[in-house]
Amino acid sequence: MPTMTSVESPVQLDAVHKTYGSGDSAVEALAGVSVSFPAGTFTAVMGPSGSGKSTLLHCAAGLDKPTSGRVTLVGTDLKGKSETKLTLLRRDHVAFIFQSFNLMPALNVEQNVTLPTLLAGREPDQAWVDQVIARVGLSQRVKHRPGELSGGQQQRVAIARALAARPAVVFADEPTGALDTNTALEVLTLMRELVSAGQTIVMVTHDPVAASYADNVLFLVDGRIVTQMAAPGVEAVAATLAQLGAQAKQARGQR
Ligand SMILES: Nc1ncnc2c1ncn2[C@@H]1O[C@H](COP(=O)(O)OP(=O)(O)OP(=O)(O)O)[C@@H](O)[C@H]1O
Repeated sequence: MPTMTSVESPVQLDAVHKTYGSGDSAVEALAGVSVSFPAGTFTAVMGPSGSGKSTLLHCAAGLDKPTSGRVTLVGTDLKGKSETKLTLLRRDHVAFIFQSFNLMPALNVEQNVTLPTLLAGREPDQAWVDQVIARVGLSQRVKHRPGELSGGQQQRVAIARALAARPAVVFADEPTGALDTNTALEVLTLMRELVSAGQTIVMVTHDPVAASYADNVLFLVDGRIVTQMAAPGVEAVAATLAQLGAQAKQARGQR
């Protein structure tokens, strides 16, 4: 099974709406999002709390179903696909770096990192696995189990695991949130290298420094993409976020 795909935009959303609940308690988390993430690009998704960032990521990855609209992942329209089909699609093409690490407690660092590759029926590339583990600073911990690691170290295992199988698409939700500054920058640099090699990364972050490593930033407010920024600089991202946060607060005050 090839780990890369020739699909030009491996992730595409067309007029995606997502409403949680119904009636008076309905929450429109995504209010018509259309966006495509071209192969070999690194996109950051930012916006005030509750603006729909995680929902966008979950719908794009087929972990959550849109109420309406279309999601296409590595050339496959996700509509009507069975859980089994979605699982296989993700297993072969997608990796996740989420806030909850989902590491296997009985496996050591190296075994956790190579598990997705083995589950996909492929032989891990040991040199690459060693390199990825070294880049996240865990070479001295390869035989340790998650329970013997700090929260930040566990996050780094999750990142190494996501990168080791060289998936076409990496979805990351605050991947550097629990890391110290140096490790965070090392991880972001590694993510940039993956993008240069053709992988596509979609990352939710609140951190303008992390966003500055992306090619493009999408800003969400109330489930809509309100603006985008190419070649984002830290200051410009922070200023836009502050402005959107103030607008969102003002709008809430008026409701
Ligand atoms: N399972 C759910 N059931 C009901 N409402 C939900 C559910 N998940 C999310 N929401 C609501 O949908 C909206 C968008 O949530 P989402 O988690 O996507 O926002 P976010 O931008 O990722 O927020 P944060 O930055 O705080 O993590 C919020 O109003 C949230 O309360």
